Amino acid sequence: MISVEEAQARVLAMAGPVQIEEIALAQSAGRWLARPVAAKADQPPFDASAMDGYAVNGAADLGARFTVIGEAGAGHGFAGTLAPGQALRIFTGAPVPAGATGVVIQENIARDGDQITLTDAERGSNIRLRGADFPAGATLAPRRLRPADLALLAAMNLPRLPVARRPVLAILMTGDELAMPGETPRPDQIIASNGFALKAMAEAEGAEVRLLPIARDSEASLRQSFALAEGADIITTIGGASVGDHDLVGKIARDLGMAPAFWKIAMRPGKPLMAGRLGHAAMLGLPGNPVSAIVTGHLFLLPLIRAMQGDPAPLPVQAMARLTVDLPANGPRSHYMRARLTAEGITPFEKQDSSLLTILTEANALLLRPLGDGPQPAGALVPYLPL
Ligand SMILES: Nc1nc2c(c(=O)[nH]1)N[C@H]1C(S)=C(S)[C@@H](COP(=O)(O)OP(=O)(O)OC[C@H]3O[C@@H](n4cnc5c(N)ncnc54)[C@H](O)[C@@H]3O)O[C@H]1N2
Ligand code: MOO
Repeated sequence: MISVEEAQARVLAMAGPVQIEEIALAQSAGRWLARPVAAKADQPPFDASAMDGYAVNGAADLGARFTVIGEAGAGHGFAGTLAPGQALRIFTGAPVPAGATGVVIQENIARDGDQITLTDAERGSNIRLRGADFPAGATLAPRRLRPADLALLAAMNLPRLPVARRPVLAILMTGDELAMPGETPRPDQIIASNGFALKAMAEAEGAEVRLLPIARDSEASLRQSFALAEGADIITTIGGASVGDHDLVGKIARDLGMAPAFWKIAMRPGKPLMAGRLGHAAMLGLPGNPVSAIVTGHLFLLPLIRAMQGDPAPLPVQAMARLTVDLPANGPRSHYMRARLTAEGITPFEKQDSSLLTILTEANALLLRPLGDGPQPAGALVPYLPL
């Protein structure tokens, strides 16, 4: 058995170089920008008025008087220059004319024909200087694009963006005991569940997911399913990874040429996890127990999906919380305990069997008990992963 950290390093080593495609700005939310991109122009592109009022040439003191010589609105600049003592009616977003020393808000003005008088001194200039947000050539570094990033890229005048291609993930649930939701299971069958969580988790990280038909516990069925997974960047099998007579996934994958990176990790849930290269694809064989598959999905599959899109820090980020209860010593495997995190601290659920989906849906954190960790008293700071 290898450690979780060692297994994660070997999984990430399968990511390969990021593959880049160019897409429309409007389609790029949630995608990974693949290389730095540069602004085409200054933002704002000109000195702009931040207020509705008057651009003036001269000190904006109480009682100061100016002669209004024209008007500028947003999208309607004024071509002339303000001489000393002159003013321009101006609106928010309009270019400030040459010669202006400041903008006086209209609330502080009394107007009489083309004459204005300040009824209060103006303290600020109310001018947004050209390039104050960003200058031409300013770059945005690779990152997963959030809505605010899209606005920034739009302002940079970049209608198309180089992004990481979405990794294609084929999910293959295996087992004679499985029926699909909506089917009537035989008395010895259960409904396949964990693949639906993994599909949603992978899509939320940017993968394009193909949920393949259930593979049965026969060599022929598994071979057929692996053929259907052809072309995927990642093939994730679920179940059949353990040591039982019908756990054939590893055998078939090896027959098909999988170069195993490892099998079995010192963790629970999720011990019988296998990984390796299968042709062009990275293969992850997850254990069948629903919680085991979902927890190993968080720890191995999602980091791989992130790494394939260029995430420089693809592993889940640990945080610390205070235990609300005493915990006994941990055994020889890292334990990822389903837990509830509240303002009072973190509390693991009493039941931790890896078949219990109800507990997993109540959990909002995985409390991490490191391998060989001693007893921990209530109040101790312990690491956890948010769910
Ligand atoms: N003698 C040993 N037996 C087992 C060991 C071991 O070390 N020695 N490890 C146990 C652990 S830990 C796990 S986890 C499981 C993993 O086994 P497999 O990956 O081979 O999974 P299956 O046997 O196919 O299934 C396990 C369990 O999960 C149910 N299952 C499978 N697929 C799905 C699915 N898509 N949706 C919902 N439920 C699923 C399946 O019916 C089984 O109940 O092995 C232990 N045994
Ligand atoms: O380690 Mo298995 O993955 O409990 O349930």
